[in-house]
Amino acid sequence: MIQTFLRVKRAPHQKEDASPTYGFVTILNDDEIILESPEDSHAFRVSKAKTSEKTSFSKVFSPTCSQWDVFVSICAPLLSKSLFHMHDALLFTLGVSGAGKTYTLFGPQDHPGVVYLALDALFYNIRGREASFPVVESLRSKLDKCKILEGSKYLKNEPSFPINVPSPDSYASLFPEKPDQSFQYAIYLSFSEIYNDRIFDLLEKSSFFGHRHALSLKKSTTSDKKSVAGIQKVYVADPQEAFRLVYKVLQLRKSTSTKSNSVSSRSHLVVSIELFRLQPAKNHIESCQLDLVDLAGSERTRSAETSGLLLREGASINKSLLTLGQCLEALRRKHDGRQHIIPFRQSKLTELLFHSGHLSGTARTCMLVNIDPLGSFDENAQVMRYSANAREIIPTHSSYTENIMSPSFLRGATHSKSAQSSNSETILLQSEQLQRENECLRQLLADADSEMVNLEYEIREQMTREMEERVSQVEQTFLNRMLEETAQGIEYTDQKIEKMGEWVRRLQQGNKEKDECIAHLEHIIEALQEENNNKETNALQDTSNIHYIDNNRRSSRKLHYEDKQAIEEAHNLHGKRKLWPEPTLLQSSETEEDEGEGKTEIAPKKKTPSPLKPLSPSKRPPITKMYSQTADVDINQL
Ligand SMILES: Nc1ncnc2c1ncn2[C@@H]1O[C@H](COP(=O)(O)OP(=O)(O)OP(=O)(O)O)[C@@H](O)[C@H]1O
Repeated sequence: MIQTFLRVKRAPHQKEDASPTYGFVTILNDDEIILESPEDSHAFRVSKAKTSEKTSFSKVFSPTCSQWDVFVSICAPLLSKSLFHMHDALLFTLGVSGAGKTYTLFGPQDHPGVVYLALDALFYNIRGREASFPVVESLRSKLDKCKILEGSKYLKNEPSFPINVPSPDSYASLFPEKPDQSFQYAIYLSFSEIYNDRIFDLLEKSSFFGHRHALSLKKSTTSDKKSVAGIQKVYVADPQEAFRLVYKVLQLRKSTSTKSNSVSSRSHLVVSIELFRLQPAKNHIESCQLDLVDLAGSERTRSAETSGLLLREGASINKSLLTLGQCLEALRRKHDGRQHIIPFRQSKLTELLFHSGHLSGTARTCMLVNIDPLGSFDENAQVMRYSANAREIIPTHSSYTENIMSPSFLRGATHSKSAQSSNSETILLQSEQLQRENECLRQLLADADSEMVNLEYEIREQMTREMEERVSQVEQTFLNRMLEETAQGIEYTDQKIEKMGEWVRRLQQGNKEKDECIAHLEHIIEALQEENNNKETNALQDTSNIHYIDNNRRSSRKLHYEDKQAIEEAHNLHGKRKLWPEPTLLQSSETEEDEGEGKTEIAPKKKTPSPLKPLSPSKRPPITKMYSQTADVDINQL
């Protein structure tokens, strides 16, 4: 039978009172407890009354029990009976998240847990018979080819890890039997982590991006068992080395903070302590293995308040624990004489436990159930039901138990009994058995019903929460995008305004220059007109010199024709803006300088003073050039 133990978690600041009731748990005696459903539990709501379930165990540890008490009752017998007789053994912890599984197996330095105590006890027992690393490796390497590390080298830079271990006297009374002194002994440790249904080596360094290789199970060369292929093993020479290694590995394990537990394990951890027994002179070596498994706690999404990656981890943990429960149930039914397929391949955890020969019956197996009396009743009660399944499993590690539990044996027993007893007695026995079976089935049905309701409720809640999260995410994304677009629009408009301002400034500057130029030209034209008028008046008076007037008119016409051309050119360049009237051609003109053609002798005329002296056409700068200096603003750009 798989031995099942129960440890009731000690509440913080709990007083050592005599009351046997802790939360919803009442400890009846050393091996029995009663769970009473509180009013806020789902079980109470379903049955509309207080329900109580009585469960029995191999031993119940009350909250006042110490780590040493747990070690003495569970692990010490495994060590003395199994390890020193070279039998494999398994101890696994089961319970809801935060119930105290990791505390029991590892514990703090001042209250070390089962793993540290087991290592200390092993070293105590093999003291003086330890095989050195090269000696044990020369023989061990023939058994398997896995990667081996030497503890002293691997832990070179690790600090010491002092823990509060018991005195040697405590071990002396606990292990009166000594291991065979004709052998030398060596201890190797390996650590596998089952995370999201994949097996990893905790000693493997992850890559720069945190990537690790998932390992597979491979059949051992020396036995039918399967082991984790490629897992690294560390030779530890003394207890301190072993403690430092375990402590280092615990830091590498995946854990996080949830509502249920501030340091919640997100993976199942298997600590494998391999003990080698060797006789170098005879070239003989053999080994056995103690696996201490800290299962991650089952958790309800609602109480753990997990989401995203944590939710996925939690689902994977729950799935593997559910498969474990189904395997235990199938094993129990198998031993009842009813054939059942054991679904151990459905999760890596059960595959590892079954293939390593533990649950399939070749190893001694202990299960420690941790319960939190102040936690959720429904969750803890569910774990209790699992453990009840395990209690009824009798591993087939000897031919005797195998025969006892085989259906043929049961049938034979019934026949021989019926031969001796009366028919009515047989019928009575059979009906009693049927009634028990019926009761059991009813219970299972009720459990399944309640679990289904719970699951539906959880799934609905989870879906609602995820939907709300999605909607708020979409809202946030939309809002962010809107804000971004508004900011971009404002920036674009600012740039546009700035550019337009620049254009306006440049345009104003250009207009000013043009106006000045036009004023200058108007001035010249005015001066010329006036001069010509004067000349014409004078010439008309002097009728004797008509020829002279004709010549002057011609030269004046030429001059005005050039000016008009320049002004038209300016007009064409800068649109149809007309700031002055078209210059009219002068009827007659008289130049001051003798540039006109057909120049003749003229009598000196009375000059009209001119405010501005116009330049001769050859000396005047071309007007287009003057305009082009101011006309660098393209009005069409606006
Ligand atoms: N017997 C005990 N005495 C004192 N403290 C305890 C005891 N059991 C548990 N605790 C405390 O309860 C807290 C949760 O315990 P622990 O981490 O061992 O839970 P767990 O079952 O391993 O949870 P998970 O499955 O989430 O990893 C820890 O702070 C631990 O110190």
